[in-house]
Amino acid sequence: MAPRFHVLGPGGIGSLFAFYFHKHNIPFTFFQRKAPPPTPLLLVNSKDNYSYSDALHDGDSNSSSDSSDTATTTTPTSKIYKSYPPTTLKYMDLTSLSTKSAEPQPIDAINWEPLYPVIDKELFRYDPAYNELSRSPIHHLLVTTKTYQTVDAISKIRHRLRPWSTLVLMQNGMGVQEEICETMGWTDPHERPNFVQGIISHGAQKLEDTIVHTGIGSVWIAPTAESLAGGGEGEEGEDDNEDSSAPSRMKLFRSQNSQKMNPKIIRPSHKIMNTPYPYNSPARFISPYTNAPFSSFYKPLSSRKELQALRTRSLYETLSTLQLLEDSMGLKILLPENLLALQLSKLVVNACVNPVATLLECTNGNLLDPVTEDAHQAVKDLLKESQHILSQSKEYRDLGEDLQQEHLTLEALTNTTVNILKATRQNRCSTLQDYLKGSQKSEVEYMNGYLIKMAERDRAPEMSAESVAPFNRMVMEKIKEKFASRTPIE
Ligand SMILES: CC(C)(CO)[C@@H](O)C(=O)[O-]
Repeated sequence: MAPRFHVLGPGGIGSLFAFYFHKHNIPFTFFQRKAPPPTPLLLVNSKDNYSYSDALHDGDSNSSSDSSDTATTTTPTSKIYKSYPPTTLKYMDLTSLSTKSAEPQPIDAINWEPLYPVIDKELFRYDPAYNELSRSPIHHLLVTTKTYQTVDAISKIRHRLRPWSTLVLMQNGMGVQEEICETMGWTDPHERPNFVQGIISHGAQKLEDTIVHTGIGSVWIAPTAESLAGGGEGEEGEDDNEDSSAPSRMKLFRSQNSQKMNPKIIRPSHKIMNTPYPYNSPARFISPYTNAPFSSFYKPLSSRKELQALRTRSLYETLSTLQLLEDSMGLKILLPENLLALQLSKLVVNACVNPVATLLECTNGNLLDPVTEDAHQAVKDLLKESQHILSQSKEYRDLGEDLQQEHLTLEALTNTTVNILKATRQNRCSTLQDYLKGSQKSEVEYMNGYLIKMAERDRAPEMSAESVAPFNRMVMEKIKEKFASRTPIE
């Protein structure tokens, strides 16, 4: 039986994963922001000592005939939910509109858990879900939220994460991991979860209760170098028969032909796989934004060796389970440096395409039209500046010449951008989609903003921070203005 994944971000991409998890019998749980919060139970009739069983009883007279209402209605005072918390729920129909199947594929028995606005023991004291589900550790977390929502969303489940949890970040742009670690106070590399980074080129949109697979693509994932190296330290004694100074999580990737793209994942030693996750360490309540290290709210493990074994087990389980999606989702596991090269290349494509297409409110294909000469020039200027920023960075130098030449020269980046624009000719880029949906925030700070931060960090000593990356800065500011003046669509 595959281990359970929790999915944070039930939009198009999160739901697409859910579709494939379901198909491959991988158990998963969705977090639902709009899950019925227990707050109404405290508000209804202003009764003192209002209890959960009162609520169930009241629910008999007020209950909705449509049980799916329980997942979507949040009006605090008007309804009482009879079946809260549901253990099974037909949450949505996921439809693959690819050539393979046009039949709706209903997923019932979806397991979901509420993502509460605030983790507050008092507020949720009548909520059984808080006590049972909402305190149990999460070992494998797939994060598909928008970049700018991530820290807030993670802070709501922070008390359920452990230093041996594995977080898979499947998002546009870069910089979220750093932001998470900083905000959560995970400063010690031994005291933070494993991170796996991912890039996805599938297109998926959630429309009402249907997921439309708008473009068949691929998924590339890799653990970060740090997670693979175990916080930069050897993991003594994980495997008695091996050189004790070697970071043995690296051995997960040891393959006979040392293939760099899609290397085989190797099962760790029996001893590691048999190390039980300490289920008996429920989280104590903590305020979501307290910068407390892990050890202040869960019982620290008796030894670092034990902790490292758990981290290795969790990373292996995450990677080997996601590898089940190899054929259906075109998922490939890469070594960290190979993924980093792809991430940097995608970062530049996003930084050049998304702001320009959004400012002009045009499809990706329009950026290739000869009529949009200004747009061509803007994309070219951004490409040139972004490539220069990369070429001055530590990340670029660490990659080695092969990967630099293959992915990150101006020529390679221009070709990649043009190919993507051709392949997604009809599409509106994700930033424009966010804008058209009425969002007042964009991911531009994780695209152009990330490049600007790199440029500031790696600038020549005689240059001022404000003077670097002028094109990226200009489009980022224009996008921020455009979004800020947006009236949200109800
Ligand atoms: C590559 C890309 C620009 C295609 O639309 C996509 O990453 C997006 O929309 O953000």
